[in-house]
Amino acid sequence: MAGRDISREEALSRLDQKHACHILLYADSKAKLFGKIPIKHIVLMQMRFDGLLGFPGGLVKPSEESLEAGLSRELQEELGAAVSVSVNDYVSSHLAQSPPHLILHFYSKKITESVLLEIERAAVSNAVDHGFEVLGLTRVPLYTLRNGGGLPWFLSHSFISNSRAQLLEALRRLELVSPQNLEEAVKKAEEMRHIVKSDPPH
Ligand SMILES: O=c1[nH]cnc2c1ncn2[C@@H]1O[C@H](COP(=O)(O)OP(=O)(O)O)[C@@H](O)[C@H]1O
Ligand SMILES: [Mn+2]
Ligand SMILES: [Mn+2]
Ligand SMILES: [Mn+2]
Repeated sequence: MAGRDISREEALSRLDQKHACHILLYADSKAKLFGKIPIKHIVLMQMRFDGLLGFPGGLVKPSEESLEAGLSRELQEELGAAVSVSVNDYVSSHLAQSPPHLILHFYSKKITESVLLEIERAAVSNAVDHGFEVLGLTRVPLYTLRNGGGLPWFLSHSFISNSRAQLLEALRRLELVSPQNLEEAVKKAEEMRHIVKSDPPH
C-alpha cells in the first residue's frame, strides 16, 4: 500500500489527523496439525465486517488518550478481553495515502498459549463487536503444505490497508517463518491470486 513510514514522534506531532492502532498477538505452541505438522506459533488476525482481513484494533484519539490506552480500549471492544499494551509493544507508524492522512500505528505482543486461547473464547462470548464490526478471529497458518495450502492461500486473500505488509514484516522480524519459506509463500500467493481471479463464472 502506498504511503510512507514515519517516526512515532512525527506521528504524535500530527494531532489534527486521524490515528489508528492495531496489534499482532501471538503465542508459541507445541500443537500439531493432523497430529504431525507442527504449527509452532499462533498468530491472530480477524475477518472484518467488510470482508477484509486485518488485525484487532481501531481508531484512537491521541489528543485525549495515549496510543496504548486507545488500543487497549479497542481490544476490549473487539476481543472482549483486557490486553495490556505498553510502549514496549510498539513497532511502527505509517502515514497512509488512502484514506489520506490516516496514521496507522502497529504493535506486536507475545502472550502465552493459554492466554491466547482465553482471548479466542472471549472474542465469541464477550466481545461487543462480535458478529458486527468483527465477524470472527482467525489464526494465520504459518506452514506451507506440499500442495501450497497454508500460508500461501492465506496471503492470497484480501487485506485491509497495509495489514498484509504489517503481517509479512512481523513474521520476518519475529522469526515466526523463515525468510526462505516466507519468500516462497509470497510468490505462491501471487500465482494463486491469479488462479482465483481467472476462474470462470458458474
Ligand atoms: O490491521 C490493520 N492494519 C492497518 N490498518 C488498518 C487495519 N485495520 C484497519 N485499518 C485502517 O484503520 C482504519 C480504522 O481501523 P478500524 O476499522 O479497525 O477502526 P475501528 O475498529 O475503530 O472501527 C480502517 O478504516 C483502515 O483504514
Ligand atoms: Mn473497533
Ligand atoms: Mn477495528
Ligand atoms: Mn473504534
